[in-house]
Amino acid sequence: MNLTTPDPQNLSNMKPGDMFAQSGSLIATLMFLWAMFQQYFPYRNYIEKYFRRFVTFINPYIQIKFYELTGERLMRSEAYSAIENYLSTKASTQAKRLKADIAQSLVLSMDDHEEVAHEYKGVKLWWASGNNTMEEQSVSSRRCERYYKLTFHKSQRELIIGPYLHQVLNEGKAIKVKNRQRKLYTNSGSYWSHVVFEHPATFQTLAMEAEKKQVIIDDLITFSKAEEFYARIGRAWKRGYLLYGPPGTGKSTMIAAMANFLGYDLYDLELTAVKNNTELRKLLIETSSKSIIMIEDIDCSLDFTGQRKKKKEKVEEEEGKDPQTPGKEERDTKNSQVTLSGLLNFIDGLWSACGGEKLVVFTTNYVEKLDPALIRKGRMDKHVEFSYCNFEAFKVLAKNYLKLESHPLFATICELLVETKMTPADVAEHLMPRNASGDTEIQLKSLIEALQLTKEEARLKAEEDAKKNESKESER
Ligand SMILES: Nc1ncnc2c1ncn2[C@@H]1O[C@H](COP(=O)(O)OP(=O)(O)OP(=O)(O)O)[C@@H](O)[C@H]1O
Ligand SMILES: [Mg+2]
Repeated sequence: MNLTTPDPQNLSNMKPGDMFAQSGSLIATLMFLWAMFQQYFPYRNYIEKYFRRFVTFINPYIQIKFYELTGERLMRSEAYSAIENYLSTKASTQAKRLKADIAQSLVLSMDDHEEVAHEYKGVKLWWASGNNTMEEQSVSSRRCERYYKLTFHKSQRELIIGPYLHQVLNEGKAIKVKNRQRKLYTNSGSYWSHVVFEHPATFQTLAMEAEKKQVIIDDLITFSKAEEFYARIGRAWKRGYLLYGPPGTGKSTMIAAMANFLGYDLYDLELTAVKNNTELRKLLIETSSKSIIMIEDIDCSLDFTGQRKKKKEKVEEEEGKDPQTPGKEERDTKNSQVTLSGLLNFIDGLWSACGGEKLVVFTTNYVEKLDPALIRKGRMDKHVEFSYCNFEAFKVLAKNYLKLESHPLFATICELLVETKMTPADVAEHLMPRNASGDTEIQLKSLIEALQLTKEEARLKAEEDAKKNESKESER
C-alpha cells in the first residue's frame, strides 16, 4: 500500500476525495474489506458499529445534511429552501448541471448529484446535492428525499456551523424574498384573495421633488434594516405612513412604488367590507411579514368617532336635507361596526407585531378630517403631503412620458405651473401619446392650453368669490 502523508498546512482546504487519494486509498481498501466481511461474517451488526466509529475517528471531515422535507407532515424545510436560493446565486457559475425555474425571473439551482466548492474566510468547503429514494411505509409508493450536504474540515467546525451557516441562511432567505412573485391581496369580508402584484410604479417614475423622494427612500431603507433596533427597544417592527393630498397627486402610485422598492406584498384593506373588530383582527393576523397594509381614503372608510356623524347631520339639517336619509358614504359604512379603538388596537396592539416588518399606510384627501388619535406620531410615524404638480414633478413626467429632458416650451410651462393648480394625474393625461409621428410638441402645447384655461377659470372664480364677500359685508 502506498501511503503518503498530506501536508498539515493544506489539510483543512483539501477536498475530501483528494485527501483519500493522497492517503493511498486507505479508506477504499477498508471499505472493500468491510464489504467482504459483511457478506461472510455472522456478527456483522455488532462489528459495523465499531467500524463506523473507527471511520468517523480517522475521517477529518464533518458532513451536515439538510433534508428538503421535515417533520411529521413532511413540510418543506426553510433551511433547505434558503440553501437552495443561496446556492442558486453561487452555484450557477460553477455547477455544470443546473435546474431552471421561473419566479420573478429565471432562477437556476444545482441539479441532483452536483458538487460545488466554496471558500469562506480562507476556509474551503463543499456543497453537494443528492437524493435518497425512500419506500413509503403507509402508502405503497416511493418518494424522493432530496438533500444538500455540506462538508468541511473538523478544525473549522465553529466557524462553519456558526457565522457561515448563519450567513447562508440569511442570504438565502433574502434571495427568496427578492425572487418570489409578489401578491396584491384584497379582502371581501374577512377573507383575503390575491392576484400577482405587477404594478410598474417606481420611485424613479414618481413625479415628486427629488429631495422629498430621497427622504422617503432613506426612511424605507432604514426601516427595512432595523430588525435588531426594534427588538432592542421593544417595539413591534412596523412603521406607519400617512399620505395626504388632493385626488390624482400620486398617493396610490407611491404605495405601489414602495412595495416594488422593498419587495413587499401589498394588502389593500377595504374597511367598509369588514363587519366588526373581530373580523378586522382575523384579517390582520393573516397578513404576512414583509408587507404593506394600505387603507385608502381613511376619512371616508368608516365613521369612527360618531362625532363626524353628528357634525354631518348638523350640516345636512342646515342644508335642509333629511338626516335620516343615508348618503352614499353612510350606506357603504353602515354595515361595518369597526371602531376607531379597534383600528388603533390593530396599529399598536399586540397582534400588530405578528410576523413583523410591516408598513401600515393610510391615504386621505382631507387630513384635517381625521381623528387626531389616529394620526399621532407613533401610529402614523411619517406624514407625507402630496400636492399639485410643480416644475420639478413635471420634468419627471416629461422624462417618463416624452423622453424629454428639456424643450423651449418648458419655460412657459414652468411659469404656468407656479400660478396654476393642476394635479400630476391631469398633467400626465396631456402628455399621453396623441399620434404615431411621436411629435412631442403637440402634447406640450396641449398642456399649455389646459394650464392657461385652468388659470383663467381660477381667476374668474376668485373674482366671483371676492364679489360675494363684498356683498355679504355690505349686507352686514
Ligand atoms: N406623483 C405622480 N407621479 C407619477 N404619476 C402620477 C403622480 N400622481 C398621479 N399620477 C398619475 O395619475 C394617476 C392617478 O394617481 P394616483 O391614483 O396615484 O392618485 P391618488 O393621489 O391616489 O388619488 P386619489 O386620492 O383619488 O386616490 C396614476 O395612475 C398616475 O399615472
Ligand atoms: Mg389613491
